[in-house]
Amino acid sequence: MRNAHTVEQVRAAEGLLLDALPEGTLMRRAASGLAFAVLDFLGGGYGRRVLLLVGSGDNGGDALYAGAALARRGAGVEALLLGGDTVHRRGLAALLAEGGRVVADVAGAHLPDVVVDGIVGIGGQGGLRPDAVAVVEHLRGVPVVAVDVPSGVDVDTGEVAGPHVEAAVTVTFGTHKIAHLVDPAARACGAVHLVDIGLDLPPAPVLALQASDVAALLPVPDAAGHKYTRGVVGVRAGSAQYPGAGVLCVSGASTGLVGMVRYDGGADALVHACHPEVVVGAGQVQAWVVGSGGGADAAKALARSRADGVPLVVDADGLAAVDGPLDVPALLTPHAGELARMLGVDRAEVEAAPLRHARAAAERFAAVVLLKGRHTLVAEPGGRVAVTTVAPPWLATAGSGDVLAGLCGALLAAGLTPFDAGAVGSWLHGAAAATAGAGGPVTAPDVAAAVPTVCRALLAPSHV
Ligand SMILES: NC(=O)C1=CN([C@@H]2O[C@H](COP(=O)(O)OP(=O)(O)OC[C@H]3O[C@@H](n4cnc5c(N)ncnc54)[C@H](O)[C@@H]3O)[C@@H](O)[C@H]2O)[C@@H](O)CC1
Ligand SMILES: Nc1ncnc2c1ncn2[C@@H]1O[C@H](COP(=O)(O)OP(=O)(O)O)[C@@H](O)[C@H]1O
Ligand SMILES: [K+]
Repeated sequence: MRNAHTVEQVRAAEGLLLDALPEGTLMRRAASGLAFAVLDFLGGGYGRRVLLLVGSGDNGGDALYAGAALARRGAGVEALLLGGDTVHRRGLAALLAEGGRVVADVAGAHLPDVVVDGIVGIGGQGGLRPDAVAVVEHLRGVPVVAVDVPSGVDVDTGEVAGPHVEAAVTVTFGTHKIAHLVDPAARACGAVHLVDIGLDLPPAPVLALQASDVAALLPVPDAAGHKYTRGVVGVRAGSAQYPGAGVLCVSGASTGLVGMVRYDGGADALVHACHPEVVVGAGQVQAWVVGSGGGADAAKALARSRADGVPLVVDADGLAAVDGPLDVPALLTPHAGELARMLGVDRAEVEAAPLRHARAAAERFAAVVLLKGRHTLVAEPGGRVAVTTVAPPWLATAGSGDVLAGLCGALLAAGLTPFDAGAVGSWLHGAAAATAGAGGPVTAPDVAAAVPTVCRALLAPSHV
């Protein structure tokens, strides 16, 4: 599991350790991990030119101590102090003692091989200030290693108010922060490298499943089970107008993770032709998937499915009929445009603050909300959020959302909670796209077809 904690949680954990350890221990651990990451990024130290951007707090202190270590390895290290008269004094002394030097500005200077962004970390308030914006602008094109977080992003929300650092690598300490997982800030982090500094942390409010977590949650048939004990998922998706959505939703449901798929939508001839294993017609199910390509019939399909009292996945056209809490466990699967309509805001507002809006919708509709995107969010009432980070951008292709809805429905029918079904479903969906595309394009049917391959790899002994 990749855990992302809030600034408050990190500060509390750091506070306990700071009391127990000699002064400066944590910062030395952080700075040495940072220095190694920079050396790794540069492929060595000797002869490399490093520019430190140093703010007034401990984030700047980390940069200065790391700069000292890099200077000791033969790098030419310069520091631009952006915190006015305030700087981490001991860090600066350490840098100067190793032959590093302070520069007054960067205009006219040769561009360095790497910039180390120590402007602000978890203590940052508001966006980058104008002096820092000008420097960052001037250095655009030089790769940046960010200390803890790229300066200028909001650490606890993943929101980005204005200009900010765009890093190639972010080196963080103790635990991931929410900005490392949640867009748009996560896009500015580059590769995130975690340095252990020995923090003891409480449960995280935001997390990202890793392969072993998904493997542990996969529904595996009981040796003595039969198809009904594995679960039956029903699909009410697709219509005369959008028959393909019904086929694709069924293809996600019919990846072998449940014992049976029923189809009760408006595209039964095509669904049956494409999926002869599917039973056509209403009947008993453990979960319904409603709405993908459902057109005008989606509202009726939602009402019928709710009446069955089983857990639901509600997608696409079905979402338009959700106007308040549903009386059954539910997983709602909007993209940003659909969530914006549900909440009565603009799409751009959702895209700028996906975490805030997914959490707000989870409270308002008393359901788990899976907000699709580059980093898909799965938010449950109460605030816990899973982020799926494995999907390649090729997955943004028509119909792949229909496959996801069917896949999540199968996991619900197999007995997973709506939260786990959303987190596991979107992980499998992203991994299937990566597997099927192997670095190249995919279509929605390719994604569904690759789900069993992904499951097989997860269940292989090396993963257990
Ligand atoms: N507390 C600890 O034990 C550890 C902290 N570490 C480092 O310390 C950082 C946190 O240090 P601080 O609490 O000093 O906070 P920061 O260094 O992140 O920032 C706070 C300082 O920046 C100024 N500031 C706030 N917003 C600003 C903005 N928008 N533009 C410019 N300046 C701004 C503040 O006036 C304050 O002086 C972490 O991100 C991490 O890099 C690490 O050394 C690991 C251990
Ligand atoms: N940039 C991206 N990187 C990775 N995955 C993406 C990206 N953009 C969208 N996706 C994924 O592609 C899928 C698109 O679903 P959706 O918008 O519902 O499409 P459709 O309605 O055509 O089925 C979602 O699973 C979403 O998370
Ligand atoms: K930083």
